[in-house]
Amino acid sequence: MSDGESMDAVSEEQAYVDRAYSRLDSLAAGYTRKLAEIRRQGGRGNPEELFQRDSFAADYEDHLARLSHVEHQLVLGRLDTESGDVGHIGRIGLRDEDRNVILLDWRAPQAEPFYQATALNPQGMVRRRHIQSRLRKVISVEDELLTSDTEATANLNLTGEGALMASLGSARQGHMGDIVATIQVEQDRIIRADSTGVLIVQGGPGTGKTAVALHRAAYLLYAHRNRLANSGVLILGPSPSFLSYISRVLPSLGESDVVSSTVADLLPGVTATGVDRPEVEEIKGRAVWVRIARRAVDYLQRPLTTPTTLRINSFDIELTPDVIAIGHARARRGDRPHNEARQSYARAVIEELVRKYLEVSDTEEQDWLKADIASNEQVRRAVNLCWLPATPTWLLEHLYAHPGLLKRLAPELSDDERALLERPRGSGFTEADIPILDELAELLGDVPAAESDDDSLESYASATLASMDLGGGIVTGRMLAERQRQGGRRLPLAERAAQDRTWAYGHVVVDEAQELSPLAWRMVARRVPSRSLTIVGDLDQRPSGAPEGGWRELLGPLASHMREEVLTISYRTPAAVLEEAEAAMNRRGISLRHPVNAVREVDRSLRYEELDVAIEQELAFLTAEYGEGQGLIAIISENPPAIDHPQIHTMTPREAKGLEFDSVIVDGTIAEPGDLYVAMTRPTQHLILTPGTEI
Ligand SMILES: Nc1ncnc2c1ncn2[C@@H]1O[C@H](COP(=O)(O)OP(=O)(O)OP(=O)(O)O)[C@@H](O)[C@H]1O
Repeated sequence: MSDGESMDAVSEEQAYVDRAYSRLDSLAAGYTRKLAEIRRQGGRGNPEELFQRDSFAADYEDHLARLSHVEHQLVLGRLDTESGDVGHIGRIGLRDEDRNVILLDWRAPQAEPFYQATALNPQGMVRRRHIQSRLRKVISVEDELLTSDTEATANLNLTGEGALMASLGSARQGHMGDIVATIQVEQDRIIRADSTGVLIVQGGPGTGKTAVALHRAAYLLYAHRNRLANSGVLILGPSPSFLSYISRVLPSLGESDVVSSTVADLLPGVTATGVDRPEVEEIKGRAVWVRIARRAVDYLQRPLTTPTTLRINSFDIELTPDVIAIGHARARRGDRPHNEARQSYARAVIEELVRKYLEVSDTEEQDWLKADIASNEQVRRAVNLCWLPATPTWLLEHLYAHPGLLKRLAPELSDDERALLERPRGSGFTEADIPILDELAELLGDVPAAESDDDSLESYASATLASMDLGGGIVTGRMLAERQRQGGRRLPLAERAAQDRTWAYGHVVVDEAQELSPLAWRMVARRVPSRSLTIVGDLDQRPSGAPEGGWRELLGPLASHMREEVLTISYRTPAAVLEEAEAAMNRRGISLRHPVNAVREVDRSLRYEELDVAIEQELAFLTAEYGEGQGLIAIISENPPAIDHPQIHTMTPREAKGLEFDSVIVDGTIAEPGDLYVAMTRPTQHLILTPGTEI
């Protein structure tokens, strides 16, 4: 385009962009008006009317929030078809008062050519135009002709290259931005892929895996709105800081009703307060815990070895091993979790005791007798000793605090490994404990509501355990009680799902998936019975390197549903930095399983400097490049220094996972090769190594 043509195109698009914003404003004004009307009516009316008004108000608020989130770059571009039709693509779909389309939602099937059409496969299009705007002002347009005589831009086949490069070269803000204006062909294919089964997206550093995963979530919410509106989407990330880093992407795509969590926060009611050493983490992540957990629950179901005499209403009644055996057999019928099956067990034992009671007494009245026996303190204690109600947290703490018991229940672990697990009660849980607790929760089930509401269970259990010399009290179904307390309130789906361990999500996205242990994968799989998952990660970024058997080996049972896509172009990391990161891995005897090609060369992107000098130079570079106070520097080190500066973040390689910065300084040698690879590939501009840093 000549300058004149470009100016014409800019003003032409400005007129269109103005029209789209004006419609956005009038929709927002409509919702604001309706909301004000509802609020004016206040608390008048019957409960039904109040509830209805509440729901409408919540809906209007959601709409308003959604409209405000899509304010930035509302219009993404336009497509011109062979037949002369023009369609504009937007962050959301918009229609005017007469239902005429102003903007096509980027996820609509008709918008696909905006991302997929190429000169070789124009899909009926003759031109694609990227529109870049700041606030509501169009600043440039970029046209790509899609006629068969157009040359492909470069060997990487980029679309909207100018807009893409501008976006990649801009200052990092500490929050990930969306890529909806410049999604590339290989990424779009993944975003729109079929929702069924387990889709693995393997991609090296900076290939856009996180971006793609989030855009896919938005796409699926659009394409399967009905199904997912009732079941929800869960996004799993490696750390709270990562979740905060990505938190703005989905709202900017008009979607916010999504649950995001780390594995550590996935079990409602339990908070992981500690972090294990890597060797302990590895032990706790092993699949063998499936068996250990089973045995731990079996340990709560004990046979009675010798008869015991119970004093009931001045009669001595003998509780014999066969009565307990009858109760056990009854409870094991059906495949119910331990705490739920316990009711059948207890009922059967009480029935047997009633029978024995009737033999020695001349009582005819049976109705009260059952209740009488069931509430007898001695009976309760004796009965429960042979089928002890328990919560997952109590049981795991108990296991860790009793080395002899752990040895009996976990013979697969060596003495040294078990010693690493020992700790006293009350030590708190770590992230690696969560999947074990989830495994136990699955086997134990909830403590039935009737009992969890009953304070006496808690005191009873403490007494029972004290009599067994097992230590502290038991936590009753607190989670359940909490949930019940909230029952009266109308909670949004995402909140309801997040609070429910047994919630079945419609789709689950797992990011940095190479990090999950075999046991964590089981925990994830339980949350998505439909097996509709998008799993993104990079095997080369695992601390200890890629496993021999690849993703199949990591995923365990989920692997039977998997298909794999590979992303090969790194958008983030400059070419020289990527080459050096690969060479560093080679020097440590590791050849990358999935090397990538960089789209960008950046001047002086790799240097050695003293830390102080590097900080000074990079701050000056950021100011010159983006303006005062703009851009971010990360100092990545096994022992990160404390530096108080708004543009400087310091962190360990593990904490740096998934994040990116304009400049990265790696300070000091990093032990694990995968961690080094992560650290070196974080910058969009410069990587600086301090002199003592061996790579
Ligand atoms: N099509 C695109 N248009 C604009 N920016 C893009 C595009 N694809 C990726 N990016 C940008 O490249 C950077 C890297 O993306 P992302 O963090 O998703 O990569 P990743 O594969 O998850 O990286 P890593 O595994 O190293 O964490 C981000 O800043 C992202 O916005």
